[in-house]
Amino acid sequence: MKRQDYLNWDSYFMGIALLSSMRSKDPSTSVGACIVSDDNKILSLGYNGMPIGCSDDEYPWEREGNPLDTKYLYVCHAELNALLNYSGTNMKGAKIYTTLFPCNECTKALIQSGIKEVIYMSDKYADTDSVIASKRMMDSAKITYRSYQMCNKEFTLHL
Ligand SMILES: O=c1ccn([C@H]2C[C@H](O)[C@@H](COP(=O)(O)O)O2)c(=O)[nH]1
Ligand SMILES: [Zn+2]
Repeated sequence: MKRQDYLNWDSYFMGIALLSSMRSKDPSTSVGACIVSDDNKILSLGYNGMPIGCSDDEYPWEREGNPLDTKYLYVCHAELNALLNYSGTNMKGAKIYTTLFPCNECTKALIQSGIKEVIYMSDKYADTDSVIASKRMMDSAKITYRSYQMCNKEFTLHL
């Protein structure tokens, strides 16, 4: 008889998004993203990090201060990295598993790339204008979003 406690698809892909987030150098919020085709093939992965050529050690990771001395003007978001890391030609109908609800900028890129579903783990910035705008755009673009429902396997996430 086959094993009964195998990972379901959602836990498998969110687990890979979580593992990807562990590559991030961001000391406060590590984000990972996994883009999956409608037939459950992994298309691409990403995490939040500095752009290629911009050293993790030289660019700032601060959250506050002069904007030029904070991470926000430089860091490339996990979802955008996952889109940019894709080497294929067709993302239409794909879904994205992400450990953090996408910001408005990532959402624009997801819409334009043909992503149709967002499965997220944390929505800790739900009250921000950015995430409110993301949901408005997803609703208009008919992208569905749903919260990942944890299975009984153990995941450790520092959000
Ligand atoms: O859609 C998103 C939104 C944010 N991120 C990244 C960008 C930053 O590295 C962190 C957020 O840092 P805070 O200290 O929590 O403000 O998350 C992302 O990858 N995708
Ligand atoms: Zn973003």
